[in-house]
Amino acid sequence: MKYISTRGQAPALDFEDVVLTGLAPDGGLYVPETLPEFSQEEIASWAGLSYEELAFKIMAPFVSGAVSDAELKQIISEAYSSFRHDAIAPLVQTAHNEWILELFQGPTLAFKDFALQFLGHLLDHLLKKRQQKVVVMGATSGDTGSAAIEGCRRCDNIDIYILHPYKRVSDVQRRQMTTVLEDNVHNIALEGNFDDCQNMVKASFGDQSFLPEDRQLVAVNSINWARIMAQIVYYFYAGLALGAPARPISFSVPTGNFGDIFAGYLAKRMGLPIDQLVIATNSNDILHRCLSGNDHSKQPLQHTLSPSMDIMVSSNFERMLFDLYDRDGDKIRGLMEDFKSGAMHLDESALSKARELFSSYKVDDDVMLEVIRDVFERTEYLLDPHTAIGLKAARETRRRQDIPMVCLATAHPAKFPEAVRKAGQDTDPALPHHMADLFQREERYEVLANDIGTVQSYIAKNLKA
Ligand SMILES: Cc1ncc(COP(=O)(O)O)c(C=O)c1O
Ligand SMILES: N[C@@H](CCOP(=O)(O)O)C(=O)O
Repeated sequence: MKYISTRGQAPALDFEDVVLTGLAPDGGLYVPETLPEFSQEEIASWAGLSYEELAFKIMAPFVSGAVSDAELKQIISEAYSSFRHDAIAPLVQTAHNEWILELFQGPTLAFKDFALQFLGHLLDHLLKKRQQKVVVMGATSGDTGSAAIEGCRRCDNIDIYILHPYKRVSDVQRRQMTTVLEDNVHNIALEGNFDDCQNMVKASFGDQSFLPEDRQLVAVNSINWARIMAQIVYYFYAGLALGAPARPISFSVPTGNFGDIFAGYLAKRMGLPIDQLVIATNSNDILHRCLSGNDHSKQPLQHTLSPSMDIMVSSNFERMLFDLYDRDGDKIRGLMEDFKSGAMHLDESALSKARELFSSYKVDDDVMLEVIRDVFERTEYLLDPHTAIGLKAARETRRRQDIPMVCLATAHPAKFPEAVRKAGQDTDPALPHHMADLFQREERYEVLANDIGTVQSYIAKNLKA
């Protein structure tokens, strides 16, 4: 399997090299040259497989021999051994034909663990084999950071640097990152917002001259293809549990960087009969504006009670555009140039294809709080703010009541006590046992100016691995 850039001007890479990089040299994102497709019979034969067994079936064609089958199985088994629920991704019913897919049973309580536990073990395996040291650089609006740190903290060949927006993540999210004191783990609180963090990471991939010659950057954000690949699995897992492929399934996905829902779109192309894919946004609604009114323009970033989705520049939308424009890299380069100056407009054909594939809906803080309150009153199930946005969007856009609607629960409510209290809870949701002393742990992080030179010299100076 080869991987090509969405901007059409970078050499194709194999799986191992695509995992050990981030952005393509032409600024694009890597995607598989062709997608594996599974027949309905094959998908039906997977009913009853464990999460780990299914993960192997789905990921093996992408890995295409870069690690042996036995090694891949071992990496998968290690990745999901840290989850707190035997089902790995359990389903909970909230209403008739409406389900919550709990993706927060991993060590850092967000869906990011699905891909980042896997990626951490995969990187460890590849780097040991190659006897190579790398620098991991990532941007986080709160959840990717801790999941990436948890995935990489024990890898001797990795120095990991995570940039989070200073004072813009919840206290739980910050402490999940900054209380990890291994000396290869470095937390930077950037005086800027998430988009600034993400821009800095992307720009650093373009010019890595700040690193010693024997080091290269590796991404842990969803620009890394392995992230997306691992996230495809839970769409199949939920689908099979609810009767696919004999029965179609719909999904609602709280969306920011478009990685999670892009994985859902790929699951559909690979053969899972998905009826609706709902893009649920908070007030940072660029994707909803694009779908509903062809307005893909940058607006000032708003700080909401669902901070992990406070994202304006949605990286993986570029991967989607690549398909909407029949994989024409020249077109994508043009669109991304337009967007750099403030806005891009999709042509009619691309827009109508996007509207066939996705529904979209925006939920502001007040409505989100009302949803948490209402669902708790009816069912005693406590949603996190991101999940509540997904549930509301599902209810507002749903076309068919007879098709199961699965709402992705992307985080545990204990990560967002402020929102939960505002929704009427008088006690904070309890952190799981392994995090019970989080607020007593020592913290370590560096506050840095929103300046790429400052950040890059901090990275170069502090390499440990
Ligand atoms: C809790 C939570 N929900 C939803 C999202 C949005 O997911 P994506 O960026 O893949 O669209 C994120 C961050 O990415 C998140 O941390
Ligand atoms: N919401 C994310 C933002 C980064 O997204 P990613 O999926 O590209 O890593 C976060 O919590 O950090």
